[in-house]
Parts: sequence; C-alpha cells; structure tokens
Amino acid sequence: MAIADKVISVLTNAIYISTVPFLLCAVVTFLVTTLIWRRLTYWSKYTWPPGPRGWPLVGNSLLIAPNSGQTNANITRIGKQYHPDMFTLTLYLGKKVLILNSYKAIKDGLIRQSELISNRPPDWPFKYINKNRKSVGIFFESYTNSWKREKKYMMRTVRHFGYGTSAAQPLIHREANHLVELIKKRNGQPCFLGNPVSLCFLNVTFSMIFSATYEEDDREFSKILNIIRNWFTPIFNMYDVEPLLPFLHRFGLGSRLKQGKRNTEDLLGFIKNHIDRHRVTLDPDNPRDMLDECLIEMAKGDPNSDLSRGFKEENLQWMLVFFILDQGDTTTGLFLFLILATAFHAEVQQRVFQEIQDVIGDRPPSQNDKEKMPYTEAVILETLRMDTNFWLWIAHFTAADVDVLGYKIPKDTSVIPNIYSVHFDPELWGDPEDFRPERFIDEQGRISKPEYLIPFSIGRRRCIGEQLAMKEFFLFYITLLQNFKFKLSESDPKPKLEAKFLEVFPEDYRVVAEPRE
Ligand code: HEM
Repeated sequence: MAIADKVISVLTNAIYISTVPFLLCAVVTFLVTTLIWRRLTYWSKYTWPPGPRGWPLVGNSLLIAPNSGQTNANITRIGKQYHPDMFTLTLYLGKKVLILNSYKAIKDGLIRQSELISNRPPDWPFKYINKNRKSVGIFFESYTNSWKREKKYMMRTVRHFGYGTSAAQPLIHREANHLVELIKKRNGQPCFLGNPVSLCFLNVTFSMIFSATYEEDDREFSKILNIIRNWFTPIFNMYDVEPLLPFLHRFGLGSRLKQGKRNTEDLLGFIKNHIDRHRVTLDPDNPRDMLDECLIEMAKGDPNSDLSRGFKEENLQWMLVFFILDQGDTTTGLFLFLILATAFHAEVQQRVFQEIQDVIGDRPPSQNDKEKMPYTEAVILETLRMDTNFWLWIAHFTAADVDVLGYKIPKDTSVIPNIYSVHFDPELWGDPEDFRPERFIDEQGRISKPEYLIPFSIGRRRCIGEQLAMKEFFLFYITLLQNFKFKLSESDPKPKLEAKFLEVFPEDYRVVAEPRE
C-alpha cells in the first residue's frame, strides 16, 4: 500500500511538474499569438503614408526636437522625399503621427474631415503639469459640446471687445503711441524691440480683459513676460523623450516639465489675482471689461448660456491664459518679424511710407484706411506667410478612423498640419523664399488673398484671434512708420529673415529707429 501510494504520489508530482510549464507555455504562446494577430490585423486595417525610419524606442523624436538645429524647410523636404502630400513620423515607443505636408492634404484633413480631426492629443506634456491631469482651456480641450460653447463664447467676446472697431481702436492707438515713446527713449541707438512691443501688445489685451496696463519697469510685468516667452516649449513639446519616463512626471520631476509647471502656476496666479480683485468690485449692471462680462455670465448659471454651469473659474483662467500668451508671444513675435522685414527691405519700407503719406498723412490711422492701403496690407500678409514657425506644435487628434487622401488612419492618431509646407510651396507661390508683398496685389491694384494663405489654420480649430491680430498689426505698424525709419544695426551680424524652428520669435536682432522729421 505504502509503495502504491508512493508510486501514485511520484506520478502525480511528475504530471504536475510537467503540466505547469506546459500550461504556462500555452498561456504565453496564446497571448503572444493574440498580440501578434491583433497587431497584424490592426496594421492590415490601416494604411500609413511612408516616412523616415526612426531609432528604436525614440523613433524620429530626435529629428524634430527643439534645439536640434532643425529647420522648417528641412523637415518639409524630408517629408516630400516620401510622399508629395503627407508622411508619417514615429515618436517614442513606436507612436505614429501623421504630418499633412501640402495644402491638398491639409484641406482634405481639416476641412473635409473637420468633424473627425478636431480633437486634441491627450498626451501633450501639458497634461502632466496641470492639476488633475485634465486638458483644460480652448486650445487643449477636445472637440466636445462644452468646448464648442466655450469657443463660441470666446469668439463672441473677442469680437465684442476686440473686433468692434469702436472698442479696440482707441486702446490700440494709445498703446501704439506708448510704443513710439518707448522707442524714442532709445535715442536712435541700436536696440532690441522685443520687450517694448510685448508690453504694448499685452497692454491692449490687459486693458480689454482686466482694465489694467503695465509699465516697462514694472516687476510684475517683467516676471509675466519672462513666463510667456518660456511657456510654450516645455508644454507643447510632445516630441520630447521625457514621456518615456512617466514615473518622473508622477513625482513632478523632469526639468523641463518642472519649469513648465512653475510657469503655469505663476501665470494662473497672476490671472487669479485679477479675478479676485474683480469679484470684490463687480457691479453686475456695469461691466467694465471682459472679465466682468464673464463673471456676470457665469454667476447666472443659466444652462442655456454658452458659459454653462460646467464652466468654472479654472476654465475662465485658462481662457484668459490663451489671450495673454497669444498676444505676448505669437502676435508680438510676428510683429517683430514685420519690423525686421521692414528694416531689411528699404524699398518696401519706402513704399509703405509713401502709401501712408498719400492716404493718412500725420493723423492717427483708422481701420477704415485699410482698403485704400493695399501695399501696407500686402506687407503684413507676406509677413504672415513667411513667419510660419510653430506648426509642429499644432496637433489635432482623430476622433474615429479617418480617410485622408485615400490613406486609412486609425482613431486616436495625432495629425499635424504643416502650414509651412503650404506657405513655402513653390508650385503655389513661384518664389516662396523671397519677401515679395506684390504677390498679394492683383492687376487692378487690389488685395488678392489666395485661399492657401493659412497662418491662422483652417477648419474647426481655426484661431480666434485673427481679426484682433490683423487690426493690431495694421494700426501699430502705421503708427511706427509715421514716426520712425527702421534700419538694421550695422554693428551687429546681419540676422536671417526666416522663421525659426518651433519658435515664434524671429532671430534676436537690434534695429536702429531713426525718428522722422
Ligand atoms: C498673428 C497672430 C496669431 C497667429 C498667426 C495665430 C495662429 C494660430 C494657429 C495656427 C492656431 C492653431 C489652429 C489649429 O489648431 O489648427 C491658433 C489657435 C488659437 N489661437 Fe491664435 N494666432 C494668433 C493670435 C492669436 C490671438 C491674439 C489670440 C487671442 C485672442 C489667439 C487665440 C487662439 C486660440 C484660443 C486658439 C485655439 C483655437 C482652438 O483650439 O480651437 N491667437 N492660432
């Protein structure tokens, strides 16, 4: 009996010992096969345009990293080697991104498929620096009903405070004259215009939003300006390899993100101080500015309002963040490019000045003068065409499987419209590298703006600040040229008249602003 038990026990053990590895092997084989099968069916279901081969783990991230020495032209050219209209980039861990690399592709993606390619990617580093890891604010939120209401409200408000000529024009005049005074203080010596231009553009926005203005030597303003200048890079950079180390973010580490988090908290704190002060002095019957209007609308709690009950102070803060960032960075950067182009091309400057003399003389410019000043407008449009710089930051995200120019792209893919590829397409412009405002003037001497000039993007995510920025450019530019003749500083190396990679500001340059008689 004892022997029989022993034999049974030995046999049972033997079966157990050989079964466990067998079962384990079977489970692993099953899982691997399922995974491979799912990958294969996944890949066979979708078709991607070709693109450059990436490195293991980091893909093409290094190719397009900020400070990689890369240029917009080079990235566009690399893409064209693979496909005339679009290409695929691989980021870390094999994540694929579709780059729309021609007007044809951008139109197909952002107009024909606008309902499906208007979300925002959830994996921007932004998510790690924000409280609750939530995407908030018009730019970062996906295309939902509450986002639609918020955007509608913001557009209406911008129109009310900024687009309505009567509201914005006096503010812009005041700040354009303020800028003239600040430049005069430089006594015709070579100087950087970045800070005074930012100050005066931001003062227009601060006046519209909080009825506040700042001076150049104000410490609070200097701090905010420093934050604005350094805000975009750590937060929009989804090509960064830091996301490979997600545990770092969990502990708030990762130097760039840490910096981004600090900047964001300071900027939100600055806005919150203004909100708190406004709440104390709010008169619901007499709104003073945009912030008052928003607070009154929010207090109603009306579910039918565009600022519905779901709209909280956090949403308001983020809405204002984009007003401030876009004025202090995007609009200022483009205006600096406009001054640089003006200083570069004496003949262009002379023609604009002549047009000012013919139409306006010494009186303050008005928005109504624009239609009589096609050359001045053409110079502004040419600046917007040439200074196409931050396109790689602008990611959309697919809400479902989509078909772009015959390629089947899966749901949850980042799609990036390369606006630079459109603005520098030789087939559309002939000589895209040249600064030539005449391209926007037709044979009758009128402005002719082709549909493929898209500095503010197209589709559902189109910029809401276009009207305000265009109006500011026109009025600020004319006021400056009425007062100064701009030249490049002869004691400095000649700057390049080209958009920098992933940066809104042009190359740092000094100009000489000679006062006009
Ligand atoms: C010349 C100056 C400006 C240029 C070239 C510009 C360009 C752009 C571009 C290309 C986008 C991305 C659109 C997309 O995702 O497809 C955008 C978005 C946006 N811009 Fe501007 N912008 C400028 C000034 C402004 C100003 C002054 C404001 C503030 C009033 C503003 C507010 C916004 C907002 C809120 C978005 C996000 C829109 C959305 O996600 O639906 N921008 N801008």
